[in-house]
Amino acid sequence: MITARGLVQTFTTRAGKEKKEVRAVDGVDLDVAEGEVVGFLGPNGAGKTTTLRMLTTLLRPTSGTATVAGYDVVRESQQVRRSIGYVSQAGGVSTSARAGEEVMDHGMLYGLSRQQVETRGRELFAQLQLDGLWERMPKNMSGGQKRRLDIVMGLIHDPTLVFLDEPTTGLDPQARANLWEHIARLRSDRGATVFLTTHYLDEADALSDRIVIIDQGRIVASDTSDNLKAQVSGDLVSLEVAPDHVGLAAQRLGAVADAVETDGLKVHGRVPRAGRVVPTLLRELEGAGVALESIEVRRPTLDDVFLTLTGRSLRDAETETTGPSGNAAEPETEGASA
Ligand SMILES: Nc1ncnc2c1ncn2[C@@H]1O[C@H](COP(=O)(O)OP(=O)(O)OP(=O)(O)O)[C@@H](O)[C@H]1O
Repeated sequence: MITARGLVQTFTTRAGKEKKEVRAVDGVDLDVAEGEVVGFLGPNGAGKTTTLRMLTTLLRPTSGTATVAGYDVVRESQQVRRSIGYVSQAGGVSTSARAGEEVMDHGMLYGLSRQQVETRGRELFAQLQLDGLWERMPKNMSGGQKRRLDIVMGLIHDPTLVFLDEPTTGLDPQARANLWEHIARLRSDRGATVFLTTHYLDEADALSDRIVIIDQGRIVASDTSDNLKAQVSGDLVSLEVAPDHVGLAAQRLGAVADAVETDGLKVHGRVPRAGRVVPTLLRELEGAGVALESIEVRRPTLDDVFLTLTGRSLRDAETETTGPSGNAAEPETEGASA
């Protein structure tokens, strides 16, 4: 459904008088099969949206090639656009018209008749729990309702391939969980292929058959969540001990664990299989007279995967990219649009 080879996108940015070239996407290869749900995960500024904009024909690649739904993104951009649904990060809904009118206009742009759009639009409103909101102005909807309306717009022409750019950013936990259900149903009920970007680890984990991780414009991993986690060396064991016992606890943990670190009264280390190691460790600690306040065992997370692959945690990577103010470099040029 999606194939990309060596996709590159460079932008020119200006900081004061100085011009700087940003290689936002730096040689991306991708293969997404029909019916797959792929989570495209990476910190802020990693190149997720830029990749998505190239795949959806909104941005012409600086170099490299891509086919989407069997069509070349540069030479056959119209066919690509007709074959896909795209829900952008900002959402495509204007605030001045009623929700139903927006949907009608949008569907008719795809060449559907008024009757076809209305039937399909109302069906999607019911499926996405927007019943009764056809006449409502989007500005008077909740964040979750607005985001679901964006998704209606992306699905109005019944695409079999759907691109979602950070579908749940800014939503409260309940609205996120609700949207996750709808996204999961795109595949289970409609057999759609879904390519979604996110910087939420739990979202990538919950929704995706396969996770592709991008960092600084390059793909650093692509596999199922379980396989990625299996690459991380072991479960994290964290001990909290009385003030005088930190050194002793670190020594005992060090006998069975790798990468032992202390942090205040806490001692952390990685063990291959916590279930096997922890009972013995507890006996050892007791035997050594260590006053244990708490013990916590955590299975590897996708953040551990990112850390293992890049040497940085996702959160640190985000701070690096966006700086303390949270603003990325001021964009100047847009690259040539297709
Ligand atoms: N139009 C533009 N002009 C200049 N630089 C840009 C432009 N668009 C993106 N960039 C830069 O390219 C890099 C990748 O940005 P992109 O938006 O693709 O990242 P992202 O992974 O989608 O991030 P986020 O999670 O914050 O949306 C960043 O350094 C960004 O500042």
